[in-house]
Amino acid sequence: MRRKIVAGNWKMNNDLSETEALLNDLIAQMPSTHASVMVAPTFVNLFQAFTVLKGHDIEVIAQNMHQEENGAYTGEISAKMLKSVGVNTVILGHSERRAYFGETDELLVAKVNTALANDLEIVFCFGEELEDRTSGNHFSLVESQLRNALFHLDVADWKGIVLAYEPVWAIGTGETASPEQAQEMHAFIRKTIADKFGSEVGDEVSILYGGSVKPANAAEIFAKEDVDGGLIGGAALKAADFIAIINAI
Ligand SMILES: O=C(CO)COP(=O)(O)O
Repeated sequence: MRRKIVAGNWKMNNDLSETEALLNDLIAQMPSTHASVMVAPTFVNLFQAFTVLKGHDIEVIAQNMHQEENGAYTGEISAKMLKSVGVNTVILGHSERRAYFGETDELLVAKVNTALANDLEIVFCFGEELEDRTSGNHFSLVESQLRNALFHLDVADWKGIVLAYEPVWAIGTGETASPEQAQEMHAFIRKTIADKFGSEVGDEVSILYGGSVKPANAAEIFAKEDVDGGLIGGAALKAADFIAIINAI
């Protein structure tokens, strides 16, 4: 059985007291669920997030990581630093990192390798821009993102990888892929992975959808066969919305 996951990517939101307040609200309202629930606060609040969530079934994950093990990289955060505060999972390849911080497929190969070498699990994000979809190029673009960043891996590496399909045109725009569009792409992604790494990897890999998921649309998206959960941005910043999305899985 593939793991179901609902993950909140808080992006550059919530200072320390807001982080504590949102986590305490989540604790207070947390339903019992078969899904793994994750939250990704900003780096500076990771340590405190673990403290607040101690004993609760919400995993704290990181939004990014530098590809080098250590060294003269002012302002950067290493895999080992994340591990040292308790992080076991890191988001890599988010479209905002690609668009605003110049992250390329080539750089992501290095980040993926460093994360796996440090026993970090990865939520690997990818997805097409609007112009790729309107020109009918979305499948080949997504295939190339997977091929360029992940096809060098071994079958065994896939135990530590979750995929997150996030069409760029649906992120923070209020525009959501229809459940049918999500299913069509997720099935394509699963087949792409199965063709390269075998059907066992294809069957087992969790594929999350991200892009304007909210309480009103989560259930119909999550109901699709190849959608194993969501990576939630804006709606993860309000406890009631995030809880409603967890309840939709
Ligand atoms: O980028 C996202 C999650 O990583 C999605 O963001 P929104 O849910 O705000 O569209």
